[in-house]
Amino acid sequence: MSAKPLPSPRPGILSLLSRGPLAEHPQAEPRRVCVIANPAAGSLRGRRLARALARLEALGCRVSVRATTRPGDATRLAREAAASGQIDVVVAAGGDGTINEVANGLAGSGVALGVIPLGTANVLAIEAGLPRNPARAARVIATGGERPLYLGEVRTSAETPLGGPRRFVMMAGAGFDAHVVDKVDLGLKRRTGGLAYAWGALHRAFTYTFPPCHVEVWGPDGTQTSATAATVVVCNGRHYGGPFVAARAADISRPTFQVVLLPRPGLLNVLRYGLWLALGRLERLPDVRVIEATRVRIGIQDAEPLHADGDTIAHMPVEIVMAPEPVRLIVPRVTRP
Ligand SMILES: Nc1ncnc2c1ncn2[C@@H]1O[C@H](COP(=O)(O)OP(=O)(O)OP(=O)(O)O)[C@@H](O)[C@H]1O
Repeated sequence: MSAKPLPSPRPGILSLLSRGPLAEHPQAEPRRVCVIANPAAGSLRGRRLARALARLEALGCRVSVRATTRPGDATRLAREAAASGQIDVVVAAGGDGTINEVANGLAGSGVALGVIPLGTANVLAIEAGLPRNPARAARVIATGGERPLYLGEVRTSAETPLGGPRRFVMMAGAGFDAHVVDKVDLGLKRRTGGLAYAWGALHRAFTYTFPPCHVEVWGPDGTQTSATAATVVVCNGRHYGGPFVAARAADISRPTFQVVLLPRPGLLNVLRYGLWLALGRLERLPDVRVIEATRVRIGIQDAEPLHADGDTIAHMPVEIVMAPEPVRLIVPRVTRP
């Protein structure tokens, strides 16, 4: 998680969030839902959140709301909600960073995870086919089915800011990728969304030379592969940075990763990889390797960052494995003909 302060939340949202538990509706076995809202998330607006909360209540859910006050808060709030024994679904209202923190708080609890996508990129929402419209997202939370969401688990020699191993939902990245995330201008991200990353990538490609990542990858059958790369992305899901598909074979409901290795550094290669990613053809480039894995070890120079779901969460060296138990992700029900 980035230690950098984010721009202040917009006024008005906190007053909406601080009103505590909402009115309860007596219904047969209503879902008991705790919504954890990040007022600093990219597209969280009081109006949009209020629409989702009203729809949850209208659908008979018993809803309570908690607002985060700083990075890391969503993990604590999710852990408390799960431990209370009074909650069936904890909902992350925010972007992928908020989902990451909530999923970290829920891991191993058996309490389900819901999502109201109110972030900038909303990669998990795209991956799992969750509606971006807040009222429709609320309907999924109230009436949806579920699928397993396996989490990656990052092990380092140092304590992570949240204590214990830190888990990730969609991806973890090292090398060039992690530097871009680490140095992204959060004010620019608030104003321009994903363009802040594109700008950051160009800027970093011009101005910095990176030490290569030394990677060891263990496949599901125990096969070990060693490689060196400028960028390593450990994909738990298919999508990367929004709607772009980085690893077609990745599946959040399977306990394996697809490790994408981009070997070459430099501006021209950043442009080449970026273009092919945008075209959905990154894996077709002859120098790009994609390896299925259950365990990954990455070493660069000490203190090089690792990002997970868009926030810097640890520094090298790291080992990445699958967390033992999946989280129960609430998703739209599949209607069969
Ligand atoms: N009250 C708060 N004030 C400042 N930062 C917060 C607060 N609560 C959470 N955060 C941090 O805000 C960061 C960004 O949140 P999040 O990722 O949900 O939104 P986003 O960046 O707009 O969306 P996405 O990741 O989908 O692009 C997270 O790293 C989280 O730790």
